[in-house]
Amino acid sequence: MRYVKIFDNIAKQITRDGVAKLGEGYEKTDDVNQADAILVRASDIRDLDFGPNVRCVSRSGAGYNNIPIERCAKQGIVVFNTPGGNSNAVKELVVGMILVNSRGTLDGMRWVQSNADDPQIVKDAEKNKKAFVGREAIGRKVGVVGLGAVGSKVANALEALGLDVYGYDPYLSVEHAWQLNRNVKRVDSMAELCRNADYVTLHVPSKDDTRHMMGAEMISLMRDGAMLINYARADIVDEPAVDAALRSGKLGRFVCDFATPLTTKMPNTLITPHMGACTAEAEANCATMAVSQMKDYLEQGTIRNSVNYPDCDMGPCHTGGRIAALHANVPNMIGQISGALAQSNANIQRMSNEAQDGSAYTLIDTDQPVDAATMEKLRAIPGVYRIRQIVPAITR
Ligand SMILES: NC(=O)c1ccc[n+]([C@@H]2O[C@H](COP(=O)([O-])OP(=O)(O)OC[C@H]3O[C@@H](n4cnc5c(N)ncnc54)[C@H](O)[C@@H]3O)[C@@H](O)[C@H]2O)c1
Ligand SMILES: O=C(O)[C@H](O)COP(=O)(O)O
Repeated sequence: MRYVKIFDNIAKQITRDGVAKLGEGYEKTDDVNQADAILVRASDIRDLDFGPNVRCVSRSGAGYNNIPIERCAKQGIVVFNTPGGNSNAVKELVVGMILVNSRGTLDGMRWVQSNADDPQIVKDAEKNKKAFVGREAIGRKVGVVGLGAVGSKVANALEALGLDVYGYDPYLSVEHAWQLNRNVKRVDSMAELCRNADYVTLHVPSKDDTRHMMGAEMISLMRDGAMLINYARADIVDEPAVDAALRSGKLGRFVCDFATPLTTKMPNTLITPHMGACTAEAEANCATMAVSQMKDYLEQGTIRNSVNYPDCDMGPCHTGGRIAALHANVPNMIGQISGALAQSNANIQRMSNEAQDGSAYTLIDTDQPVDAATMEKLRAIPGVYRIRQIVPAITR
């Protein structure tokens, strides 16, 4: 039996409509020390003591700034996320927000609500509508920051609506480049993207080089009365700078998914409570991906969509043994691992080694199970964070 500690309402997804059920051989546990794996959504587990057994953490969602990925890497815990699983949900909300907020829609709706008891409402509505004149988005310049799963979809959708779309992403992946409409103009700097933009929408992860990337300097380049949209993470914007720009009229509207002590006090601001990914479809997609990645890792050693280890997939094991080693990305690890195996009873049949930044992963199929003494030798190699024998099937 394998045990899974589930944080957040991802639990609902796992039981609802049979979506992403954990399946046979798995049980939920409340005890992290008993858990082989953790499933998490928004809970902040940066300070969690992972205990001795946790082998992986699977985040149902895109952002992973609630998980200590570097500490996990060094403890031999693989962290997964579910890229793309909720990107359509965010795209639909962002595009909707841009269109709705370009018009006097919300003020108009508020007017109707506050005049609900007016017996002359039909006549007065016609008289008052001139106060809610908006603008059309077609032909206007929009800058999309980050052209990943969400940003590329937002850029394409806005292009299809007739906006003049610019994208900035110095680390654009080949996969997302293929998905981008060729009319989306790529620029090399944030300044170029922001200059004379009517809209800027943010779709980057929270990390050192993106934190506060949208501040006074970039806002000053945008067109007067422009709209800023943040459905990425709260700290991508410099909040005091956005507040000041809204108060001076430089920014006409701020739309964001993050209620903070300051955003809730900003004028001309529309805030949703971090609900970009809150659709039944996105929640099911992410839960399904999170569970299947977790199970493939526990059962076969396959790593797919990890954020702290490289991808590695040898499929199911067809030989007598499989071992998996998570280790530092330093010279001579393969030499030491294969050297220890050479002195053992087992013969290597197939092997894959992948490295990414400071972490590396070696998956080895052997003709027969590796004996316990050799496993201990492998475990003792400096730089090996964790090693396990997957085949024959481990009980935990
Ligand atoms: N509001 C929500 O509910 C919601 C939902 C999904 C994602 N998000 C947030 O949006 C972010 C993006 O999601 P995604 O699924 O598109 O992720 P993604 O990883 O597919 O895309 C992120 C993109 O940002 C780019 N990038 C990284 N650093 C950059 C920089 N300094 N400048 C410009 N581009 C940079 C990357 O190259 C990548 O293409 C997530 O990290 C998450 O924080 C929020
Ligand atoms: O990073 C994400 O995927 C989004 O911010 C959604 O987060 P959530 O799963 O906590 O709603």
